[in-house]
Amino acid sequence: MAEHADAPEETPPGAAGSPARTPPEVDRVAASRKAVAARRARASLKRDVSMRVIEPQQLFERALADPTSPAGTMRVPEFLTSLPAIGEGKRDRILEELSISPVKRLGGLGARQRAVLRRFLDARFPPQRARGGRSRLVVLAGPTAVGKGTVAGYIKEHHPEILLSVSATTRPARPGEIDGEHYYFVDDAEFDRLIETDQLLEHATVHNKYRYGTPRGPIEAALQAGRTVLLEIDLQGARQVRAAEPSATLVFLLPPSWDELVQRLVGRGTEGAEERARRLRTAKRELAAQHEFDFRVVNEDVASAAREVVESVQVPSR
Ligand SMILES: Nc1ncnc2c1ncn2[C@@H]1O[C@H](COP(=O)(O)OP(=O)(O)OP(=O)(O)O)[C@@H](O)[C@H]1O
Ligand SMILES: Nc1nc2c(ncn2[C@@H]2O[C@H](COP(=O)(O)O)[C@@H](O)[C@H]2O)c(=O)[nH]1
Repeated sequence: MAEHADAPEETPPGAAGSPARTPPEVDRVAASRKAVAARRARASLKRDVSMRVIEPQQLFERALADPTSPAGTMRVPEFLTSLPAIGEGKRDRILEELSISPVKRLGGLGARQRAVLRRFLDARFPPQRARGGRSRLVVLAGPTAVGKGTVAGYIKEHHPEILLSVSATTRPARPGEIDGEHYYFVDDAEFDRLIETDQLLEHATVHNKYRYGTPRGPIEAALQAGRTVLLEIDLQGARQVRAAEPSATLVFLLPPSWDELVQRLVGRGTEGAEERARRLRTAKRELAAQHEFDFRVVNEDVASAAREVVESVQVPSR
């Protein structure tokens, strides 16, 4: 039989239709809890792929590595509809083109099916390539609360040779923030003056609220002195820097999962519910633009993420 003409998945022992024993109540409760946990884990993974926190290829490789994992037990149609821009109609056409039955789970695909699905994913979501000839001007961007400030702070502490740019902003200082160290806190008139006198390399209104900008002078001086310069800015700023300085190295910081991102934002406790919702809407748009960057770094652990960011300037183009 051709591989795509999959038989329905085997009925597990003891399932409806088989003459096996009825499990005791305690087993059934445990089994039902396990099933709920597995469904939740799969839903969370699908959210990560649809929010582009993880690449479809990563989920697929996890499924192949462990067919009993949440990724491995995900049905292929569920996986496909979690991918950006694939609805139910497109999903069915893809399944037919790839000759994969809708009852199949990712972890249970045969060799031919794995190969065609991998080819499909690589064509639709091409692996990222860093551009050549990149400079020591490093832009670190990423969604709200992913840990850009934390990673940048770690780099500042452990790599005094790197200049961490201090931005100007019209946002009021948070408790503990120091003028000139965390930001230059300025009013709208002063921010306008900085723009008019061409003192900002880039500037943007972030989360539709306050204005932020990167002072040009200290960066030019540090680059001329041969130092690496790190800008921790938003997506609009990253695009402006790339337009002004095409050789800049662009690094996108990712959370380990969407749920973790939300937890970090809530856990930081610096924004109310309305502002958090606003920031998460921006986060979704920013995550969708990560392919514009040279590198993607997952901030699971601050020290490792910081190391990857620092090393990005040394990584040769692929
Ligand atoms: N690797 C990590 N593991 C766990 N928590 C982290 C990690 N990195 C940062 N955090 C925490 O996540 C929260 C958000 O971090 P941070 O303020 O640095 O984010 P950000 O990307 O600069 O946010 P924003 O863009 O909104 O200013 C903080 O409470 C920080 O302590
Ligand atoms: N375009 C720019 N974005 C900047 C700059 N400095 C910081 N930022 C970004 O703003 C948000 C919000 O920061 P917060 O301190 O209010 O939480 C965050 O994404 C920063 O990366 C800048 O100079 N230009």
